[in-house]
Amino acid sequence: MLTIALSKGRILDDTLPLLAEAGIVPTENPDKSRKLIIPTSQPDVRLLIVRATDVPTYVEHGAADLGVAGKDVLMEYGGQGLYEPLDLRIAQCKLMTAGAVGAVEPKGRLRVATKFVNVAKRYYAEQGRQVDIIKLYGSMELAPLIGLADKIIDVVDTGNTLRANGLEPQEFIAAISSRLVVNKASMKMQHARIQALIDTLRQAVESRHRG
Ligand SMILES: Nc1ncnc2c1ncn2[C@@H]1O[C@H](COP(=O)(O)OP(=O)(O)OP(=O)(O)O)[C@@H](O)[C@H]1O
Ligand SMILES: O=P(O)(O)OC[C@H]1O[C@H](OP(=O)(O)OP(=O)(O)O)[C@H](O)[C@@H]1O
Repeated sequence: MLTIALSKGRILDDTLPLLAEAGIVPTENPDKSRKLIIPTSQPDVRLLIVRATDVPTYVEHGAADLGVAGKDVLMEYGGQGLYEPLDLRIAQCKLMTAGAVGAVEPKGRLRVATKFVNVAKRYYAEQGRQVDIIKLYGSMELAPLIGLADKIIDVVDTGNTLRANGLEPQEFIAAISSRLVVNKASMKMQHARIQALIDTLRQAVESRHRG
């Protein structure tokens, strides 16, 4: 059995067409189903529906052989516990700092609200800058508006969410897209099968971006 961990929403929506090119089609619509384990057209391939931030955990521990996770999530998760063989070039965005339009930097320590605590620590440590990091789980854009923080670190695509809240993108941290991740033991034990799937997905990604 090959088990693939995916999160509902944009990753699922963008990954299903790629899996279809490898002949893997869920037997029911995962967006509509309440099931968390979804069989596919291939009897020995199943999908696990998990939270986006949980994908690396399932794959590193071997509860899933493969998964699809945003580079932001992988940067935050850290470690060397996963193979990351393929950039699927889906769910593209940027990891940025952002703050209120026209705000001046505080004289004292900067307060940064984010769900990407490890990324934030690394980013400011590289700059030799002392900051207070405030962990949030969502609605980060609120923090500067309400005086909880001076800045946020979040993913930005169109910038609409920032604009709608009187914020502006500031420093670029990283280009983000979703990656195929593979459990290290699975890669050894089921090498031919997983490598064949990686090759098919790579061709699907390349043909999609060719013209
Ligand atoms: N607006 C966006 N445009 C393009 N890609 C995005 C955007 N927002 C997030 N992403 C990417 O898609 C991935 C999945 O995002 P999604 O919104 O589905 O989950 P989430 O809300 O981050 O996770 P959770 O379910 O744990 O709250 C993110 O990790 C990021 O890489
Ligand atoms: O720059 P933008 O295009 O506004 O995208 C950025 C927003 O997208 C993400 O949220 P969410 O997953 O809610 O995104 P969605 O609103 O696109 O579903 C992210 O947390 C930002 O708030």
